[in-house]
Amino acid sequence: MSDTPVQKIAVLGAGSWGTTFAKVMADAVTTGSEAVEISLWARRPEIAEEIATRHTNSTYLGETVLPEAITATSSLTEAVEAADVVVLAVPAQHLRSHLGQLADVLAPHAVLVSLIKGLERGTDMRMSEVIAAELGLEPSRIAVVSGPNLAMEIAREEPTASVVACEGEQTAELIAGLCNNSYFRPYTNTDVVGVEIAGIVKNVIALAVGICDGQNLGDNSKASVITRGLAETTRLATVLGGRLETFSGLAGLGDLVATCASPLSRNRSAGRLLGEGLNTAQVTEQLTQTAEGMKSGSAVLELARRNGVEMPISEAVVAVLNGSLDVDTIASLLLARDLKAEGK
Ligand SMILES: NC(=O)C1=CN([C@@H]2O[C@H](COP(=O)(O)OP(=O)(O)OC[C@H]3O[C@@H](n4cnc5c(N)ncnc54)[C@H](O)[C@@H]3O)[C@@H](O)[C@H]2O)C=CC1
Ligand SMILES: O=C(CO)COP(=O)(O)O
Repeated sequence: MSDTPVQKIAVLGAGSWGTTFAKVMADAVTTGSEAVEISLWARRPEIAEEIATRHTNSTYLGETVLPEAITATSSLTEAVEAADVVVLAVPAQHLRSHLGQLADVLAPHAVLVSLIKGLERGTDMRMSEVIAAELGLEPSRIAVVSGPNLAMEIAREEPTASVVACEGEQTAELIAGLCNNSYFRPYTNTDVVGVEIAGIVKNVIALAVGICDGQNLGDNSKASVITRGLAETTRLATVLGGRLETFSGLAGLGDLVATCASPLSRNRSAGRLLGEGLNTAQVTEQLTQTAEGMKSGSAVLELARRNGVEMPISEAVVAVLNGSLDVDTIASLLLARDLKAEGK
């Protein structure tokens, strides 16, 4: 990272979170003395056009008016050229192919920030690992942002907190400074593994809670799934090097509670449809936005198996997703394990 102030930020992905986070940063940086351009890349030219001309992205954010500091383009090269910070908000399974297009245009000092809560299928890699592998960047130039951050609420400027994690503390502080505004409060953390695993697995647990909804199970069942879900997430993360305390924080418990409780969650909504008896193809057809747990679930299980970690709730969800488990039997299976002490 260079010492000169940030002048341009690129955000790749103009879906609900990419657009909202662009607004969060615009509302953070326009209060400072230096003008910062936020260049938002939309895959669909008509969305770039609407953002550029009307300052709205009605497909994802209704009538929310976006700040003037946000420009939009459907050219990835144009968005990334000369950017000091590149924020990634595309679906996890498509990140690698987008990164391939960045290599030639990325500024030599640029910092990459992942907002993505998914694991790559086939490699079981976290997004920070995919970025490092594709672009050859050292960890101090890769940050992740994760927390209880339902995009629609933040677009309405309802206050929330979040975590910016990077192995390099200075980078985490830089990115936190770029998104710190009156309704978005970032905390810094150096536990990238823990923060990423928390965000990835909570989507699978939210699918499980949605399945409970679809099966008309009540709050005791859902609280039990959330609590044991947090336990299995923590087991996986700590085996991979993540820190225990991350899981009582915003990226851990905070995000799990927000997602599992909210009707805005795409993962919980997808889970509800599965619980009502739709199969994966039928649910996918109904979704208009990304529900990362639907794709990341099997990768989470593979990662867990390779590392000798038991994840019974994720296992049940993946069995429903791949059609090997009848959803009507899930109630008995979600929490079914040998009797043991709670802390294990
Ligand atoms: N929406 C939310 O409340 C939050 C989302 N996230 C995470 O942010 C990431 C992005 O999610 P959202 O913006 O919500 O998703 P979304 O479905 O609203 O938007 C995804 C965006 O990626 C674009 N995209 C680019 N290449 C694509 C391709 N090859 N295939 C499909 N879409 C492609 C889409 O056009 C779309 O603009 C996900 O990993 C999600 O888990 C994290 C926190 C909050
Ligand atoms: O990550 C989120 C909230 O923090 C959004 O969850 P969904 O992707 O399930 O909508």
